[in-house]
Amino acid sequence: MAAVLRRGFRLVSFGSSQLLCGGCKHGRTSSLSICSTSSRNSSSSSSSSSSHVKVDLDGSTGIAVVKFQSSPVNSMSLDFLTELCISLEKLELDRSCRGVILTSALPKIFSAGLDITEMYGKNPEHYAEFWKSVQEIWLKVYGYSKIAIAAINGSSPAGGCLVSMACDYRIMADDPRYRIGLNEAQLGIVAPFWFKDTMVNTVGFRTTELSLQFGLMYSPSDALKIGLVDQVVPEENVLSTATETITKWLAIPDHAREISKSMMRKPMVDRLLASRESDIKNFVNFITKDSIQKSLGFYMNSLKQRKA
Ligand SMILES: CCC/C=C/C(=O)SCCNC(=O)CCNC(=O)[C@H](O)C(C)(C)COP(=O)([O-])OP(=O)([O-])OC[C@H]1O[C@@H](n2cnc3c(N)ncnc32)[C@H](O)[C@@H]1OP(=O)([O-])[O-]
Repeated sequence: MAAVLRRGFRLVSFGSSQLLCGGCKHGRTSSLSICSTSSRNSSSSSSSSSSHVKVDLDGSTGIAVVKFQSSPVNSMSLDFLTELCISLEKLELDRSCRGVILTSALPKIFSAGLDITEMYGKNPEHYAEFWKSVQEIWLKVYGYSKIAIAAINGSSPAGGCLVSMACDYRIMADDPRYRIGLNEAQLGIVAPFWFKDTMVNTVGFRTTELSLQFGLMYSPSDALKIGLVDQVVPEENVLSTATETITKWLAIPDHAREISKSMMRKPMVDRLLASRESDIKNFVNFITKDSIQKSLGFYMNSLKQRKA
């Protein structure tokens, strides 16, 4: 929907030739090899895989399952974000796809959030490029013209929670070891306004205020209580429940659902679009501070020590 939103409410269909000049503009497309394992047309199913993302589109239902497969924890590196954005954009342009389910191919982890190594010990140009790709994935998922359901089959901190919240509906696996939330404060970093607004729009102001200040992470049952996820089901049923759920959404005429979604989400999309450059500058200024770099270094060490 980012494309639709940027053009107001005009509903347009695109040719695939526009793919690389569409929403994913951070200029890294040429370095990627996304290999299609079968050709795609409106009636057949297809599968494609890149190093971080696998896509299975069922042409008979119009449902695409997009699986994160970036070992060990699906952390969102620049390459991961770029591949995910391109995959989603391709599906958005594909008339045989009507909805996507985002899930993980790895056990126990939906996504560990942004790849901390992309924000640590690099130069300002790199941070700017990385942040642009984070903006891009949010714009793509939050403004997606098709239905997007998160099938959260593992922990989902920070950026993983953001991508889940940007979907239309969230189903989480009922495992008390899993956690979801915006835990940035725990790392000594601050979620930007569009992370905050996405959470406010999902769970309300007061819960967001507490969540952000404490960097709270919620168990699936607590996430359900505050409305951070919409359903909690046994892990083995997460994908089937997501498929049943998306089928209900598919019963609504596409144009009515899409315009309704746009009506709700366009103001937030526009707000980031209008301030992308200043948001990147803020991020770079913030992340290059010695104190912030120290916090991130400390946090990364603590992750490694916890493992050892
Ligand atoms: C303004 C900015 C906004 C920021 C937004 C964000 O998203 S900030 C992000 C906020 N995200 C978080 O705070 C999540 C931090 N992560 C965790 O809490 C846990 O890793 C887990 C629960 C995701 C998985 O637990 P588990 O026991 O299954 O796995 P494990 O713990 O053993 O890790 C395996 C390996 O992966 C490594 N690695 C892990 N995460 C990241 C990462 N994000 N990045 C890079 N690397 C990461 C970890 O160091 C280890 O490396 P090693 O030693 O093999 O070289």
